[in-house]
Amino acid sequence: MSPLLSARGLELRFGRIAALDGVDLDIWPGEVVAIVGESGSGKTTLLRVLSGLAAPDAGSVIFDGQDVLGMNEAARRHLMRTQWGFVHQNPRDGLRMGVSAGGNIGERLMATGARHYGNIRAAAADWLRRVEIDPERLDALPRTFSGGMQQRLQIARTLVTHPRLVFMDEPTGGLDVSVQARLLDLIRALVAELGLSVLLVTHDIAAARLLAHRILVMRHGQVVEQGLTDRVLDDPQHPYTQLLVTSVLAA
Ligand SMILES: Nc1ncnc2c1ncn2[C@@H]1O[C@H](COP(=O)(O)OP(=O)(O)OP(=O)(O)O)[C@@H](O)[C@H]1O
Repeated sequence: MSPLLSARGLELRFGRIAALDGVDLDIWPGEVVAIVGESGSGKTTLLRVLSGLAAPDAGSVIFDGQDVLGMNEAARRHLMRTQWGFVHQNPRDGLRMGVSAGGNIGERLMATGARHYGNIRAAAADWLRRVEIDPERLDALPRTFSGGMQQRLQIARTLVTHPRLVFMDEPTGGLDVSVQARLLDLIRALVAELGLSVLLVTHDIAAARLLAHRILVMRHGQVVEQGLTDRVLDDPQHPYTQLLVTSVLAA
């Protein structure tokens, strides 16, 4: 078996700041990898580079044998539609707010070739149910939904096409703690059920513990520690990881 996504030697500078400073990363099929680290450590930049949204100064990104950085925009968009999913922190960035809930889900199915209206509508209703939204709300606009519901709708829209790799950028950020817990449980169940590979960016250590098989700890654009989730969180080796873990425990 080879990694689904493999990055080597990623570097990206913004003036004097090294947002990525020699990052290597592999994600294996069915693996959930969390990238944790304080604000400004380079997490979002790494996600953007891995998904081809930003070009690094150096390094390579290979997805399933394809060179992501050498791809043209059309090929990258095709990957984004068919093999990848993106869950944004703000559901507004991942949903079309002027389109019904069912339309948001159905649209993505249509982008992968589905044409039969009845089947698309039935699949959309089924996915609303799977993300614990009443299918009666199929024709409602997302802006009539709570923040937690919008995020669950974004997840349904993303997962309906069964992507092989899902990028998640702080998927529970900005939500109430009780809403976060419910959403994390839902993400965990769906990821396991569908056998997804996930790259999760978060500064929520509890979310990383619940969802991730493996954790990478970033600081100043470098991966300072990585390993299986329980090992990294229960027996952190790097002083920075120790600080991260103890500051969470003390909070
Ligand atoms: N477009 C940009 N122009 C200039 N500097 C940038 C740009 N994008 C990121 N940076 C800088 O690169 C560094 C890494 O930023 P990045 O957003 O990747 O961190 P992060 O770990 O995701 O932080 P947060 O958790 O706050 O989102 C920071 O110092 C940031 O200021």
